[in-house]
Amino acid sequence: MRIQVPVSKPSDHTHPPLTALGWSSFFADQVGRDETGLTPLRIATVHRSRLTAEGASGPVKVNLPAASKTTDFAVGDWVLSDPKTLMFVRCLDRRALLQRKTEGAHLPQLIAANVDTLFIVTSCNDDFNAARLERYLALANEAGTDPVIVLTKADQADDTAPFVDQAAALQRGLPVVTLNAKATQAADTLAPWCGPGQTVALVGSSGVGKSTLLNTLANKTGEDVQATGGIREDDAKGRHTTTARSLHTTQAGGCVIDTPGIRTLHVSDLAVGLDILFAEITELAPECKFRDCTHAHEPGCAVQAGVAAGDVAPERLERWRKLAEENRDNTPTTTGPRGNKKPQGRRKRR
Ligand SMILES: Nc1nc2c(ncn2[C@@H]2O[C@H](COP(=O)(O)OP(=O)(O)OP(=O)(O)O)[C@@H](O)[C@H]2O)c(=O)[nH]1
Ligand SMILES: [Zn+2]
Repeated sequence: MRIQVPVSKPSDHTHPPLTALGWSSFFADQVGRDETGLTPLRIATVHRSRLTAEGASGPVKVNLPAASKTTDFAVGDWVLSDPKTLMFVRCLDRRALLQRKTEGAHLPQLIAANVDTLFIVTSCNDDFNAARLERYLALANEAGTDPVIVLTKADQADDTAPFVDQAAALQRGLPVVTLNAKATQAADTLAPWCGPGQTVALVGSSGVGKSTLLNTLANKTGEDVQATGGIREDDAKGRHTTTARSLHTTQAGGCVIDTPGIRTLHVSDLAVGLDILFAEITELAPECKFRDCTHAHEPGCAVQAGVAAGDVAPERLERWRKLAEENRDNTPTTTGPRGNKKPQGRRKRR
């Protein structure tokens, strides 16, 4: 969508109230007594040299001091600004932050902030990949955002049940829905997470229907519509039509953030993210004989015993191992309370 950026702020009362943009006591409580005259704005798009935001008076361009970098901001951030000049004053603390490290980059890329629910979108076709979905789940868990698996293109599948079963097995208590992103009923299916003041974000590969869903949720038509692209018939891969993140208000009185398709999601700096994702392994690990058990070949391994007993799926253990190793390799030793150094010798628990 092209966000219209008026030079002066219109005082059109058809614009959504701040609460529909996700404003809550969590943010209001951060506003100091000397800051009550400032204007709260929610960041809608982040460009290289430009930020746009939604506020009580509609969409605006945020003015940044020369020293500020737009890369410090995430779509979904709440900022305080000068009411006259719309000059940025400060960013409010985030309730949740989705972020990822990209290859070669020093600092993480900020995907979206203050997101209540992460819609992890995949399709009932060859796009479905358990290992990739687990990466997104780890990201959501770590950020403190509730994940939901959204299976699109249900209208094109003979049987959606195998997709639903596989998705539900990825994490305990994980909600899974199937829908046709192009149908208006999709908004009803997703309504439990899209109520007034709620913020959802859409992630997934290119071509799974994120922009289509956004258009359905925000009921976008004509000029406003988010561009969607076809997919290649042979491998269901999309064409990376969406190139930037953006925040939009929904019909139901909340917000939705669209993100470009991610080619490869590498993991790093995960702690609880993996523990929640692989709860069946996390729960057994304290019973292992060695505290730093890799659950591969050690004697007295409770996780291997779990595999033998049929309580842990061997392919889950294998994927846990891969993700845990990647996470260790990508996480600097200085992060985290105990650092990330590989232990020198084997420490016995008892
Ligand atoms: N039949 C059917 N087609 C769908 C569905 N969801 C998406 N499509 C089609 O799939 C194609 C890709 O959809 P997009 O919404 O552009 O996918 P995207 O995830 O936004 O892709 P990027 O912008 O590249 O990240 C479009 O032609 C959509 O019309 C669905 O549930 N059913
Ligand atoms: Zn073990």
